[in-house]
Amino acid sequence: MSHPQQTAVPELVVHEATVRFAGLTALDAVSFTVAPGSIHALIGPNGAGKSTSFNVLSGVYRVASGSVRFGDAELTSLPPHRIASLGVARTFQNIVLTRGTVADNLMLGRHTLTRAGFTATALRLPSALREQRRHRERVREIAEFTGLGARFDTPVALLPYGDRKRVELARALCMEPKLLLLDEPVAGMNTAERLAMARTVTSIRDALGISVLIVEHDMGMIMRIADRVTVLDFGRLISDGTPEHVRKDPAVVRAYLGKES
Ligand SMILES: Nc1ncnc2c1ncn2[C@@H]1O[C@H](COP(=O)(O)OP(=O)(O)OP(=O)(O)O)[C@@H](O)[C@H]1O
Repeated sequence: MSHPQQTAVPELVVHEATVRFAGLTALDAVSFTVAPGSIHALIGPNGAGKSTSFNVLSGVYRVASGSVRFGDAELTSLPPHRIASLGVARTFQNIVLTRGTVADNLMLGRHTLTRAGFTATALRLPSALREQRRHRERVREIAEFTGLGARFDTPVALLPYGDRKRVELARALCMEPKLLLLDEPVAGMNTAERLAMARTVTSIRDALGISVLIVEHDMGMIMRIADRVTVLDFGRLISDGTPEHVRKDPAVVRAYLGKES
């Protein structure tokens, strides 16, 4: 599967981002750069600031200081829907699916890309129907790509857990993102499901050329698939580099030995 948009994937540059909650510094001047078309992992023990980072990147939390640039755009002052329309899509730790089939849920992911208005679609105007058909074809392609082809018309409520996690991912891909934020994509999965998800994430980078920023506690998976790893602890960046570099970094070993993640 290829990416329909030929526009370049920009760099994501987080510069000295700081987030405070009533006396607690959840992110303390954190800086890192996600290179275009790379798999970049954000790891760290519980409470390190990983979810806070995702919430900053997707516009849910505001920084007290610092900046987040995605190409020419400064994201820190934008609301979530504007950030999404710039090509930043996210999945959630806990599955957020509606009722309906896999196809229905994936079509929701096309929402930001749908040009035909509600009235045109409701009136079944030919242009609106053509656009619907095009979206449905692309959505089917994404379902095949993410291993959900055979489940396309299955109600999500009937899917096993691993497939529901895939629907989350596929729905984010339906937004045709340039940067995909994956929040714990293999949490709760069995070994076979984890391996399959790792292959899917790698193929997203390789086939679509988009950037993937991934928060995940499964260290084995991260070390296998990430091009670069940023490690947070108590809101501070303690290491940043290749998987081999951070694995051997004494600061990382200390952070993980100190507590159970
Ligand atoms: N909305 C909030 N209000 C107050 N404190 C918050 C809020 N969100 C996060 N925090 C605090 O900020 C710190 C960082 O939390 P965060 O959820 O980002 O960590 P995490 O690395 O994602 O942890 P986990 O691996 O457990 O999900 C924690 O001390 C947390 O309690």
